[in-house]
Amino acid sequence: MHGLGNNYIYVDLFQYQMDEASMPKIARAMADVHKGIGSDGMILIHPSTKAEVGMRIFNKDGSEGKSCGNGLRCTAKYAFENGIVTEPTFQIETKANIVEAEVFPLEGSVDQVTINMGEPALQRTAIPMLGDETEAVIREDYTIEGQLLELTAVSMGNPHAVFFVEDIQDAPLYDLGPVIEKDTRFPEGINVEFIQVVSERELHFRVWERGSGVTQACGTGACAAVVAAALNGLVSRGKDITVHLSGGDLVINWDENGMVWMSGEAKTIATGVFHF
Ligand SMILES: N[C@@H](CCC[C@H](N)C(=O)O)C(=O)O
Repeated sequence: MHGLGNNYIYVDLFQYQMDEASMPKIARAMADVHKGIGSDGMILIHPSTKAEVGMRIFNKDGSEGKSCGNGLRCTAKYAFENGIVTEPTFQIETKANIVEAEVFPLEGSVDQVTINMGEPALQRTAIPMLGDETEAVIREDYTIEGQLLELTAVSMGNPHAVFFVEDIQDAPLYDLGPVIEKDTRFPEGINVEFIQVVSERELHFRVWERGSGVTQACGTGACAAVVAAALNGLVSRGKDITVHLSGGDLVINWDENGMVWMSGEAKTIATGVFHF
């Protein structure tokens, strides 16, 4: 399935089993475009004792992430269409938190999903990012490869480094993305987003994802971008903000109660058997 071109191979662990030790290897094999299927990684949809459904995400390099916005919308679609849940609102457990999903079925099939992603974490230690201060990292001077940038850091259950640029076309995605991802100031690595503010209600977005590189979209990244833009006074809380990603649009709203809402598409590409 994919959400705005952020594509994962989903494995239904309500039906099948996969041993823990093989998960990173299988994720890498599936993601391989030449000898596998080709994807941004693998997502496991599994039974949970805390929610109706559980979700785990493995990046292209086999590393495990704690959350995935596009993956959550696709997991919600799959769970509803396959009878794992029967109500249109339900909870999904991730390694980061438990989120609320709402699907909008049309004759049994789901194209649009809204997720309440919960509250962002802003403290430096929650990102995590090294440094003495415990406060939020908002427009902090950040030097990398001799370039001085301004960093806003947001955790949406997974870590995001957000940088505002004048023109999204000139964002140093391929030059700085991989270097920032592995910067030792981020002990768990980081997802890197470049954002151009179009207006108070619209952002352009490009991402270098931890463990996967450039992808067409990142749901948690789009949430982090809107939170970062609000923290910098560039957009308002409680308003729908349209984020234009390479693969399409998401609507994100950081509400007055602190919750981040994400709405967008979820699509099936194919179903089948993977030979490993
Ligand atoms: N594409 C995702 C995020 C996937 C995990 C991320 N690369 C990480 O390691 O934190 C999304 O849609 O949020």
